[in-house]
Amino acid sequence: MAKVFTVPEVAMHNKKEDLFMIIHGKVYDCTDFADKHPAGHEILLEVAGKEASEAFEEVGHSEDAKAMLKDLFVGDCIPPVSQSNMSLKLLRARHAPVPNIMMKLISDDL
Ligand code: HEM
Repeated sequence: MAKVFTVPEVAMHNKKEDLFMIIHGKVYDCTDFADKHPAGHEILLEVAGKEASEAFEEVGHSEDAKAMLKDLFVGDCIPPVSQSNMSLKLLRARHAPVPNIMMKLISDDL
């Protein structure tokens, strides 16, 4: 199963020597790729540790660029706390047990 990251966890990887980003809910480790990025590593640093879907799409990256993502994938990102709390309310409304991952999110938020 893919590793699951929270947004604050990804945010810690915000340096050239430790560079993650989130694109469409997936987390990519671009540390080694940064120096190979055709437009340079500086531009990747701007979105290091952050949500980068819009930046990635705006460039109009080629299919080759999109295919490269597969090798950089390290896990899935669960939504920011506000959205998760909404999901939690929905779960409670259905009397479903709260999954452990949600409990972790809530305790992280305290
Ligand atoms: C892991 C994610 C990324 C991969 C694998 C990737 C890959 C590539 C590749 C292969 C190219 C060459 C052109 C192409 O094939 O489309 C490229 C160009 C470029 N990328 Fe990325 N890229 C990534 C993320 C980003 C992000 C987040 C930004 C912006 C913040 C960005 C900005 C650019 C720019 C400005 C170019 C030059 C476009 C041009 O010359 O027309 N890239 N990238």
